[in-house]
Amino acid sequence: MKEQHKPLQQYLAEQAGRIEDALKTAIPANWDVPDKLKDAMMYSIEAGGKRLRPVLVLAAAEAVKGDAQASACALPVACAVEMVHTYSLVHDDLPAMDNDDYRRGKLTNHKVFGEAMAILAGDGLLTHAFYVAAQATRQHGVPAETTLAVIEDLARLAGLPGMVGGQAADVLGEQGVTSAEELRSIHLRKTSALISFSLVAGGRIGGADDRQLDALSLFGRNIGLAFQIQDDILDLIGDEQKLGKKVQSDLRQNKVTYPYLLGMDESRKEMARLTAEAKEALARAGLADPGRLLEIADYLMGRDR
Ligand SMILES: CC(C)=CCC/C(C)=C/COP(=O)(O)OP(=O)(O)O
Ligand SMILES: C=C(C)CCOP(=O)(O)OP(=O)(O)O
Repeated sequence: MKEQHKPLQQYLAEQAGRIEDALKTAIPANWDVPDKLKDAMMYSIEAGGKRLRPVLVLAAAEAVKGDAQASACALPVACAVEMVHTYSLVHDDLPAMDNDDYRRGKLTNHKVFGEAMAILAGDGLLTHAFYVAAQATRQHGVPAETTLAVIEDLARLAGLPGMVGGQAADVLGEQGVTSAEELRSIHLRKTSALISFSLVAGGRIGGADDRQLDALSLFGRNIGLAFQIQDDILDLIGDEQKLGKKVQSDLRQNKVTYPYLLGMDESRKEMARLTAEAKEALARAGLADPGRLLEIADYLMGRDR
């Protein structure tokens, strides 16, 4: 039976398992690092989460090649994006930002390790991610040119015109956002950029051409926006146990969200529209096997955590 034909839940669980195994050994054991810092970093990494972004790296590499084995050399980059994402959550939860107490079903990093160590754990995850990404070439034979392009994309899309810039716009805008256009611009940077990165990085490692990379990027932008709208909806009506974080956090902070601006029905319609547009772009890209990515797009729309 071809790998692609496994049920989606089994596929997601197996990919998450591969990523989690690799993350366990991401910090070289012979480095002189304070135990407390390592513990704080690994606490948030091992707390779980859906591992969406790293799974997208692996799934995109497989989709381009049409081969389930194609993702082995993408594993370092998958780990790197999960480290960047986890740092962003650790910092997002800090008292100076969202001031949240629970994340991934556990107390937030600063609640357990204190604010100074949580900030440093985030810093450690972010910087170490680039070391880990470089291992795609060092240990897995990915051409240096490809890894360079991936690292450049990561610095850009997790950085100033991407996630960091988007988070800054979010913090600065907070109650002042009045249009869906403004909100879309924030979400594109804060959330979509890293999701789009994941797909393009997997595509690059799988050997995608420019047209396919553009399609993967557009697919990522749109499912990223849909993902953030669903996150905002779940913040209003989701189940705390399943989500592993407190609901109504946006309301407590008076955050302007899609459901707040457009209402629940319009938000759901927008999600469906974005997902359909994403799938169309991908289906036209001539990937060897886009099926799994198309399936993930549908799954994300119906997710409850
Ligand atoms: C540079 C930094 C710190 C970036 C954070 C980016 C980010 C997507 C945070 C979570 O968003 P959210 O607050 O909408 O989600 P949640 O509901 O999970 O807190
Ligand atoms: C961008 C958003 C909405 C922050 C949470 O991301 P995830 O919902 O992917 O968080 P984890 O599963 O990784 O914990």
